[in-house]
Amino acid sequence: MTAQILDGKATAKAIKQELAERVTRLVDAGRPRPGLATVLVGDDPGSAAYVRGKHRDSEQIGLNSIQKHLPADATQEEVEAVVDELNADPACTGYIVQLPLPKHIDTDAILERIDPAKDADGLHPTNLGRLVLNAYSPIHTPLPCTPRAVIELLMRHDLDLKGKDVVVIGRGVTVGRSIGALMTRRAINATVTLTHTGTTDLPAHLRRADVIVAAAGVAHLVRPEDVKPGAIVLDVGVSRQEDAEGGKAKLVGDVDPAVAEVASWISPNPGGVGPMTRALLVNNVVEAAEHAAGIEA
Ligand SMILES: Nc1nc2c(c(=O)[nH]1)N[C@@H](CN(C=O)c1ccc(C(=O)N[C@@H](CCC(=O)O)C(=O)O)cc1)CN2
Repeated sequence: MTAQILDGKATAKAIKQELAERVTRLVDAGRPRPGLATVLVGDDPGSAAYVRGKHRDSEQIGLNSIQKHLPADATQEEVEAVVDELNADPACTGYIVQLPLPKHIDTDAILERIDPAKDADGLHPTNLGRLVLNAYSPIHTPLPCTPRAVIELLMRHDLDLKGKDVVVIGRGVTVGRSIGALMTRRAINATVTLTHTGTTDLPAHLRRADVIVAAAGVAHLVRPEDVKPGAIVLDVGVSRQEDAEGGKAKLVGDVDPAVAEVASWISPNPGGVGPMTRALLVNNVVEAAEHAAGIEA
């Protein structure tokens, strides 16, 4: 068996075309043009590339872009001051603080300081709390982008999660912590197991999974012998492998490429969940602007 491809690049392009039309409708209705802001602390090349991608998407769909860049040695107070500034800025509809932050910064305190109504990542405790509380009837809450990206990527390939056994690898805040709350909503109805570095027998969990969401950041952690034939595999995690000869570092996903010979569907990495995460981020900003305008999509 050779797996079919969950094409995140093409799907994200289609979502962004729909979003561009929604932005045009808002502006034509006399509403202010929505704006996405990003806060980047430090010069990590990976984070800087992700932030550039977010602004590219933002411009493509017609959003205004606001970029805040602080040095790696910025203090907690300096980062908080930028957060306060964006909370008060009417040109900023939604924003994200790019993670990870430098080690000396208290990330939880920064995420908690974001105005929940402007939390484009859906990572503020109020929004995560609403996600958990609101299990049966969705209210307007920004949802975390990567978990939503995974679900949207499956839905747009007509893959239903109802009754499926989903095994998620990784308990990080951007994916693992919230994906179970989303996938176990009645409208989706999956059964989710969250595994992590403390899980005693990861291969045993993987071997019985209908769907694997690999978000550990460990290169080629998911091996073909641990995947049930016909399973759906989403490769979310990424590691950078330095080139031994000093060339450009290579991006490596959590899934061994040979898994494509066992799975029924697989998301490539790059080109899978990453572009979808960015599309769902700008989607959150458009939804926030529509909500403010009294329009529900
Ligand atoms: N505030 C946040 N920080 C981080 C998040 C997040 O959702 N919010 N997730 C990750 C990084 N991330 C978004 O910020 C992200 C990762 C990957 C991609 C992406 O499009 N990847 C491309 C490849 C890009 C490349 O070549 O470098 C792909 O998969 O095709 C977008 C966003 C951690 N931080």
